[in-house]
Amino acid sequence: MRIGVVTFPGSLDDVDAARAVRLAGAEAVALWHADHDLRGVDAVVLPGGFSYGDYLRAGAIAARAPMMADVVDRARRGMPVLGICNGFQVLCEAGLLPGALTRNGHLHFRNRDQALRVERADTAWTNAYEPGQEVVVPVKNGEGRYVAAPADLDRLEGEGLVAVRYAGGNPNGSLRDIAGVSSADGRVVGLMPHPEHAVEDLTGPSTDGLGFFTSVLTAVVAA
Ligand SMILES: NC(=O)CC[C@H](N)C(=O)O
Repeated sequence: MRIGVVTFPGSLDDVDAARAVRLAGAEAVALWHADHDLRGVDAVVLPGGFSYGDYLRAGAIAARAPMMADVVDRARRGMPVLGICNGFQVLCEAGLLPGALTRNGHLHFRNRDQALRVERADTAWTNAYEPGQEVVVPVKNGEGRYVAAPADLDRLEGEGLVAVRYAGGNPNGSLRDIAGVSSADGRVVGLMPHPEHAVEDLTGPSTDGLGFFTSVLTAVVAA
């Protein structure tokens, strides 16, 4: 299994994402934002960070990188894509996921270990969990407040597209405590928390995040 990790100018967590991919038992393949070559990967992770310095809006410029044209095309044909934090912002800006990430309601950058509840456990990136399972992974962002029109929020809830929800407190004012959403087919998932920072006892608050990366191994095999 080969999982690509895209690096944009300003990406911060691409190396940790690659490490999480390897710990999950897959090969991590470095992908460059300016290329069009997906190098035969089976899935893609868009990592956290500050792509293009968050200018215009976080993820807005990265969403228009040459590599994203290929990621969007393959995602629309079923390739699993996980967007983590800045990667989630890129996915929303690229139109692969609904809604938008806006400035945290309190206008501060928030960095803490965060309890989450896995709401949908049948996506390509969450099937290693049980529905309703609670995990703890770091959250760290300045534009993490998830928003969408009320009708869209109702649709997300009604169609089970809220993948992960904040539990035990909302770090940024996200509407309905939404921490992550899924595409209708469950193949594209974006979340603001950082599971790649919770894959080893030595370096994280837990190993709860590893399941996001092991999940995709079964999703691709099953496809
Ligand atoms: N940790 C991150 O990926 C941060 C994402 C984005 N730069 C923000 O501050 O919201």
